[in-house]
Amino acid sequence: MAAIEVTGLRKSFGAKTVLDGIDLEVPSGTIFSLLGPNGAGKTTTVQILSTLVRPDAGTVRVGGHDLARDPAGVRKLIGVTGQFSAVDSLLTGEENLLLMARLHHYDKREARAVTADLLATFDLEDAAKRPLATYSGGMRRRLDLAMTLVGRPSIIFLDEPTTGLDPRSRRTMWGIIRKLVADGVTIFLTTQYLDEADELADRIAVLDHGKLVAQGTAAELKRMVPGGHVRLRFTDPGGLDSAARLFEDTTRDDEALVLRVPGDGGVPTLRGVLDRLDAHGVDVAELTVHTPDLDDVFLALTAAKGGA
Ligand SMILES: Nc1ncnc2c1ncn2[C@@H]1O[C@H](COP(=O)(O)OP(=O)(O)OP(=O)(O)O)[C@@H](O)[C@H]1O
Repeated sequence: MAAIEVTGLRKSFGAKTVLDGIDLEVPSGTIFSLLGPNGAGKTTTVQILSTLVRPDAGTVRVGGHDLARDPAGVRKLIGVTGQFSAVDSLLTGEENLLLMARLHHYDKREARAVTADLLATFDLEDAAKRPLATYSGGMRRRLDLAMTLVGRPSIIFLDEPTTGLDPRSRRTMWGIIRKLVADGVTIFLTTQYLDEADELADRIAVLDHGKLVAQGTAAELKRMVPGGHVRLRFTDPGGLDSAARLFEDTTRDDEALVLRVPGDGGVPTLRGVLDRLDAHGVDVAELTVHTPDLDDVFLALTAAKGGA
């Protein structure tokens, strides 16, 4: 079953069209990542899907509920993080969670149980009795997500969950996100980190100038752009010249004595390249393989038309 289904979604602010007909589908229990340059409309999309902003046109179903006809039904199923307004800096982490639990109508005993459980899950037990004002960025983000989970959402919108976190905190957050999905939760993630989408997302969509310019798995998107090559570096210009005559469609950098041979970087390709160089007595100083990454995809799909 699809957790999120969007057809023909449009939104303008005044004369500015932000979303110009978006179609997407997110299967239950998967991670979907929306990528796009600054101003592409990612936050607007999340705000629409989470009932905070009304679309101009299009149909949206979240957890089977029609967004226009049953926004309350949608709100019951979802959690949205990235809104630090939900937490009070003067209260401790534990007090914030207890407050949230009471807002969700847990009785006192249940509220204590769910709070203890979340503090343990998010590794916040030591910090539980400290005011939030003393928390690091990583701890705040963990608490923010813990607060969202109090309501047991089955679909969670994560708007840039790891922006500004150090590498270790990012990995901790990734682990938590993966565990949620393993437990059946659906995640709609926006991120400006392509490696994050690569690492986490089952499917990725690239938003640019109000349209989805590509959708697929990370591997599918990477196949859409050329850029895989074997990079050969030589010790002298003669070597570079000789090698350049042996292969087709190469690009060269005379200053760096580098030749790029298009190819997928697989073992047969590499063996073929080396055998050919050997057969012609050309020595190579260094060989590296470059496979396209999501950065290449992102730049190829969004850069040509200029930023927003
Ligand atoms: N309430 C509003 N009124 C007018 N324009 C708006 C409003 N909200 C968003 N916009 C405009 O819509 C465009 C998309 O904004 P949005 O915040 O959705 O982009 P984004 O992809 O999340 O960008 P970023 O990565 O910078 O957060 C921007 O040009 C923004 O200025």
